Amino acid sequence: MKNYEKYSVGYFMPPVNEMKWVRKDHIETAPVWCSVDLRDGNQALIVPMSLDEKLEFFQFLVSLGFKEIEVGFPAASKTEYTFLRKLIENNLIPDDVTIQVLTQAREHIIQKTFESLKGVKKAIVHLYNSTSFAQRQQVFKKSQDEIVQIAASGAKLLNKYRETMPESEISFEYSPESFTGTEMEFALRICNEVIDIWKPTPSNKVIINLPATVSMSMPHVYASQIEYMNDNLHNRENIIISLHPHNDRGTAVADAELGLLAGGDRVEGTLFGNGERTGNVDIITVAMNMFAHGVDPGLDFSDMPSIVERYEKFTDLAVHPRQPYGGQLVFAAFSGSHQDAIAKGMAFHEENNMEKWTVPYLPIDPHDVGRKYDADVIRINSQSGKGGIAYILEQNYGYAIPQKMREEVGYLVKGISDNAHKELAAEEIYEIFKNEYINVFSPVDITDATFKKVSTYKSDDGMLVDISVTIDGNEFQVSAAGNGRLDAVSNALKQTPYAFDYTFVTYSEHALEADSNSRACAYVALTDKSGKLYWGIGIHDDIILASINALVSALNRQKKIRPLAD
Ligand SMILES: CC(=O)SCCNC(=O)CCNC(=O)[C@H](O)C(C)(C)COP(=O)(O)OP(=O)(O)OC[C@H]1O[C@@H](n2cnc3c(N)ncnc32)[C@H](O)[C@@H]1OP(=O)(O)O
Ligand SMILES: CC(C)C(=O)C(=O)O
Ligand SMILES: [Mg+2]
Repeated sequence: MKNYEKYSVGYFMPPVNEMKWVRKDHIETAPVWCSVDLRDGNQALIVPMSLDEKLEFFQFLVSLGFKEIEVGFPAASKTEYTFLRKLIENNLIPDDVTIQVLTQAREHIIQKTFESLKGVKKAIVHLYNSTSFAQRQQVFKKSQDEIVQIAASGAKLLNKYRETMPESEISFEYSPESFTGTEMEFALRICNEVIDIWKPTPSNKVIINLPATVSMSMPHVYASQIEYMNDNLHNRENIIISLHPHNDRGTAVADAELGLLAGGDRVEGTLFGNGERTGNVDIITVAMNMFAHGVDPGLDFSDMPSIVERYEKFTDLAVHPRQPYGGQLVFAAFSGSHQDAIAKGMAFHEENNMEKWTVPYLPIDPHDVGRKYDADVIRINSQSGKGGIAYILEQNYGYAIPQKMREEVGYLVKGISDNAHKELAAEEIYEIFKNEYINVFSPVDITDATFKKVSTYKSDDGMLVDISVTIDGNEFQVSAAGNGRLDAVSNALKQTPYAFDYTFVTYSEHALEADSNSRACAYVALTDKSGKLYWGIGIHDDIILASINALVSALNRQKKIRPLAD
């Protein structure tokens, strides 16, 4: 027998033929979110959180906007119990937040759970027992009737203990644990038995939580199971259907989303999907997926870098760099064509004042989760292209590199990244760019220049220049005329014994607003007889001197790449 032959589907399709959820294409309103980080998440940590960590995490969850938080399993340990007491006795639960506690259907555990809740204003008591075929057969070794009996007696005990706490607003939740491995008719029967005992009303609704305790099927099967329950639960208008998907098959988010289409009103999950085995559903992804469809999820994930940092500190788990919305690399574009499209898309959005976000390759605006375009989006390595590199230089340092120069700069920078086999930070890219092109004064350096304006009867734009220039360590004094200062300097340089061989191809300039003192930035491209281009950039407070610096830088680049004959 082959290894895979020992597996078969362990789930049960509901007895219906047509599924209505299929006809819906997106979630229109946010569900009620319940964080189970402090219970399901905490019970899956190598070292569960300490009391202080749980307290801090609780406040962190409140700050993100959670209104329902499962704070623990108070009968499980002293820390769990004391934590709950601390929350209640120190009045640490905001009025608009309801805490939830988990209990098995065993009297001493239920009793301890209610004891831990003394003095609470509002709470949800969450009762569970396993219902799946496998658990009935192997763990509990009980018939369906006997399993219903566990749930029913637990439900009755909850009624009994609630009566001892009239000062508190206690509501109930029931989970047929291992729901996805349960025959659907049986899951429905046991939930309805509990509902009939609790008798929900509009002012005291009951939560029926349908967990994919272990994810066993493709998401459409889970959705169909939810729809079946949604259509057949007793007293449906007073029931809140809750989804609790785990991620064994990597489909917890899909389970939650399709489950919401199928009638779910509430989602239990955790930040970044921490939880048993492969985890619970990642609430951040489900919520941000809604956000990306233009629906307010009612949770605040606008400062993702700090959320990641705090989560990692509390759980001692790392957020994967590719984790949707939260990972360090999820907006990063290293590859040239992606960078080019993003840079153009962003420019298009700015120029056209676009109301709706449609930038290619970025499903949401990284700013909406506290990420920065320069540090988090356009990242440079050997896969990058001219568009991305030009974007970095413009965004960070203010250089609007001429289109014709971009390709050369692109190949230069990515070549260095390729050789060094590493990503280049913006500062490193700028260093390369600066050393190659900006105010390069060696081996040619104009050390002095005196201009004299020449006016003739017909025109007054002639210029005479006397320059002192050092070339390869030799000093020359030369003079020339031109139709402007740059032209005069260029002509003077050609008078030196070096007989520079070039023609001007292009010139452009812009103000450099990198700091409060705006300086002039000039770009010059020269070409030699072979047609090869040499670029230089000049920076100066004075635009004319910036252009002369650009000329000298371009000459030096020509000399560096192709040394001139003396
Ligand atoms: C899918 C989930 O996440 S479910 C929640 C799981 N979380 C936890 O279990 C963490 C907290 N749990 C604990 O600290 C402990 O298990 C306690 C305190 C709740 C109970 O402790 P113990 O009684 O010492 O141990 P244990 O949980 O192994 O008890 C197993 C017994 O409970 C029964 N049982 C298990 N779950 C339930 C339930 N939900 N309702 C009723 N009985 C149950 C078992 O059948 C078994 O019965 P047996 O003694 O007749 O064989
Ligand atoms: C207690 C239940 C709801 C649970 O965590 C699960 O089934 O996964
Ligand atoms: Mg769970």
